[in-house]
Amino acid sequence: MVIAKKITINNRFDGMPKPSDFKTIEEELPPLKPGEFLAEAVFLSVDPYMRAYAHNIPLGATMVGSQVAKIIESRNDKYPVGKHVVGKFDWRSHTISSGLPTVIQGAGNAPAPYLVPDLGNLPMSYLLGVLGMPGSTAYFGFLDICKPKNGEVVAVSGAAGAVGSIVGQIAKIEGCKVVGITGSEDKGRFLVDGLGFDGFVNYKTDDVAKKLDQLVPEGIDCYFDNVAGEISSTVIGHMRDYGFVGPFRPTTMMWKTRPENYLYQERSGEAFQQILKWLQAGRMKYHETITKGFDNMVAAFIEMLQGKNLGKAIVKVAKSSLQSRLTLYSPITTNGINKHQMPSSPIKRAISGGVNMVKARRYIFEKQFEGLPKSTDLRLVEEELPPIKDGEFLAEAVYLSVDPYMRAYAPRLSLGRTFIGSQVAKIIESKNDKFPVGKYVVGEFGWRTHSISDGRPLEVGRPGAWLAPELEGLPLSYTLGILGMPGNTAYFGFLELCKPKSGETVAVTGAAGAVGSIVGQIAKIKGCTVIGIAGSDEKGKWLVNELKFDHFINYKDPDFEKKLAQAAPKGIDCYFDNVGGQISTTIMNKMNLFGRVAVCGAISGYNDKSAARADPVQFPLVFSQLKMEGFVVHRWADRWFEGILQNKKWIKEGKLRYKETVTEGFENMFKAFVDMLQGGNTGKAIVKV
Ligand SMILES: NC(=O)C1=CN([C@@H]2O[C@H](COP(=O)(O)OP(=O)(O)OC[C@H]3O[C@@H](n4cnc5c(N)ncnc54)[C@H](OP(=O)(O)O)[C@@H]3O)[C@@H](O)[C@H]2O)C=CC1
Ligand SMILES: C/C=C/C(C)=O
Repeated sequence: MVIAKKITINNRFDGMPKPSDFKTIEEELPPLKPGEFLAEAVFLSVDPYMRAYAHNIPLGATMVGSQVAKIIESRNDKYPVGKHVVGKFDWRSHTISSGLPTVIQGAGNAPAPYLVPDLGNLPMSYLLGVLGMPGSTAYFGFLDICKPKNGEVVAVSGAAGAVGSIVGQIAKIEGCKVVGITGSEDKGRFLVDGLGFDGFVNYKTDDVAKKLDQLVPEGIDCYFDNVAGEISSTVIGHMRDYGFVGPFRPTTMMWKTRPENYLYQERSGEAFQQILKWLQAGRMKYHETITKGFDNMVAAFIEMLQGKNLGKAIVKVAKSSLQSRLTLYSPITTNGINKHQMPSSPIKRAISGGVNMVKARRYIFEKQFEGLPKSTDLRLVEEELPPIKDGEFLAEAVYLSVDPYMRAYAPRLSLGRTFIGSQVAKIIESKNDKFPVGKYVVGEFGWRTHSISDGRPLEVGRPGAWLAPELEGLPLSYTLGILGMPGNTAYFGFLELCKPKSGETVAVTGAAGAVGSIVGQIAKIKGCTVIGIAGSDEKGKWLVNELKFDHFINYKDPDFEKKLAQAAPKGIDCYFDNVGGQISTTIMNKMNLFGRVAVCGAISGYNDKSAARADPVQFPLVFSQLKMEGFVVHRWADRWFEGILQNKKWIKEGKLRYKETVTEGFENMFKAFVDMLQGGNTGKAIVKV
C-alpha cells in the first residue's frame, strides 16, 4: 500500500499565489492494473506556465507539472522497475501511469512518459530544464522564430531564468551580441561573467530605455520576450526598424508562436541532441535553483514567480526530513559589457538646394508635436528654387497625401526640415530621360508645391520617385491611395501576413480608412467573413451597404466586446490591426488557435502624450499560438507594381470600390492632416492643390 501526496489548487489565485491557495492531500493509491506502473517523484519542475494555466484547472484538482520519477512497481514491460521516467505527473509524490499521453487543460496533449535516456555525467534533473521543455522552448522559439544571424543584436528578457539563460547562450553560439534583461545585479553579473552575455539591464533599477541606448545604440534585431508588459514595449521600441535613422530592416517586429499545436514535439529529439552536445562540449552552461522537499513545492513555486531562482527552478524530493533550499549558483563579480562593434549606418541628406528660379511653397517642421498637432507646429514659407542640374527634374504638385505615418514618424524628424509626405506631381522641366516633361511622378517630396528631384530617395531607406502607372481612365489621385502606398499596404500586408483562407473570419480596424477599406474588400474577394471596426455609424453604413462587409462595430460602443462576440461566433482567424491599443487586445482575445495578426499601425496611440495602456497581447499570442507580425509596406518595394496592377484589375472588375475625402488648397494641408487624425475622413484623405 502506498500513501501518495498531491498538492491541489484550493482557490483561484488573486495576484501572486499564496500558500493558502493550495492544499496538500494524502491518499492511498490502488493496486496497479495490467499495463500500469507506479513512479515515485525524484525531481519536480516548477515553471511559470503553471501560473498561467492555473485558471484552467478546476478547484480541488492537482496542480499540473512534469517530473522525473523512479519506477518502483510495474505491470508494463516498457516501464521496468528501477528505471527513471520523465512524465507529466503533476504535483504528486507518487503516480500511477499507463504510459499514455495526458491532457493539459486548455493546451492540448502533453507527451507520453519516456524513460530517461543516457545523459553521460549530466544530472537527470536537466531533463526538466535545459534538456527538456525549457530547452526546447529556447531552441525552437529562438532559432525558428527570431532566425538570428551572425552579428545581430539579441535582447532577451527573463534572461537569468530557465528559458532565457539558454536563449542567450544559443544567441552567443550563433555569433550574436546579447543583452539580458533581468531583475537583479547578481543575476546580471552572472549573465555577463558566467554565461558570456555582452551586457545586462536591471529592469528594477535601470532606466531600461537609457541602458539599452548605452549597451546597444545600434538597435536590437531579435527580441526573445519572456515577460510582456512595459519592459517589452521599451525593448520593442528599441528595435531596429525601417525608419529615418537606421539601416533598412523590413520586419520591425515579429512576434509569433508556433503555427501548429505541439509541432515541436516530434522534433524534440533535435533540440535534445544539439543541446546535449553543447553542454558536453562546454559551450553551454546550465544552472538550477533546487528546493529540497516535496512539501516545499508551493514555496519554490511562489519564489520562482517572485524571481528568486537563477536558471531552472526545481524541487528535489528528499527522503530524509531535510527540507532545505540550495542554490547551485555562486555569484561571479566582474561587471561590464564586452566591446562589440556593429557597423553604423550613414544617413544621407536631402539633395535639393542652390540658386533661385521657381517659387515654391513648403511647410517647415517648426516644433515637435505634443498630442494632437497644432497649426503653429508647422510654418508655411515661400522659397525660390535653383535651376535644375543634369539628371534632375522639376515637378509641380497636383495632389498631396495626408497619412497617419506623418504623425507617427514626427518624433524622429529634425526640426527645420520640410514636413514629410508623398504627392503626385506633374513634371514641368526635366534633364532626366526617365522623367520626361508632361508625365506624372509619385514621390516623397514632402509638403511642398514644387520639387526638384533626381528620382532617388531623399533619405536612406525611404522610397524614391516613380512615374505614375497607366491609369486607364482612373483618377490621378488614386496613385496616392488604392493605386499607391495605402493600396499596397492593404494588398501585401493582408495577403502576405494574414494569409487568409476562404471561410475564415477577418477583423479589420481603421476599416473605413484608406488601408482598412481595401483590406476588408480584399478579404471579401478571398471568400472571408469580414468584420469592419471604425469610429462612426455613418462609416459603418458605407462599409456594410456599399463595400459589403458582413459586420460593422463602432469601437466607441460601450458594448464593443459583446458585439464582437456576436459578430464572430466562430472566433476570428485574421486580424489586420491599424489602431493598436485596448481595441486590438480585445480583438486578439477573441482569436482562434493559430490566428494571424498583421500589425500595420497603431493610430490609437499616435497622439498620446504618455504611453498608452492596454492589456498585454502576449496572453492571446502565447495561449492561442497566434502569429503576429509588424510590417512597413516598403518591404515589398521590389513587387510594388504587382500590388498596383492587381488592385487596378479588381477596380476594373468592379470588385474594389474606393472613396476619397478631398480637401482643396495647399494652404489647407494642416487642416486635412488633423481632420484625418481625428477620423474626419472616409476612405483616403488627400489635398488637391
Ligand atoms: N505599416 C505600413 O506600412 C503602413 C501603415 N499604415 C497605418 O495604417 C493605419 C491606417 O492608415 P490609413 O488607412 O492611411 O488612415 P485612415 O484613412 O484610416 O485614417 C486614419 C483613421 O484612423 C482612425 N482613428 C483615429 N484615431 C483613432 C483611435 N484613437 N482609435 C481608432 N481609430 C482611430 C480614424 O477613423 P475612425 O473614424 O474609424 O476613428 C481616422 O479616419 C494607420 O495606423 C497607419 O499608420 C498606413 C500605411 C502604411
Ligand atoms: C509607411 C507607413 C507607415 C505607417 C506606420 O503608417
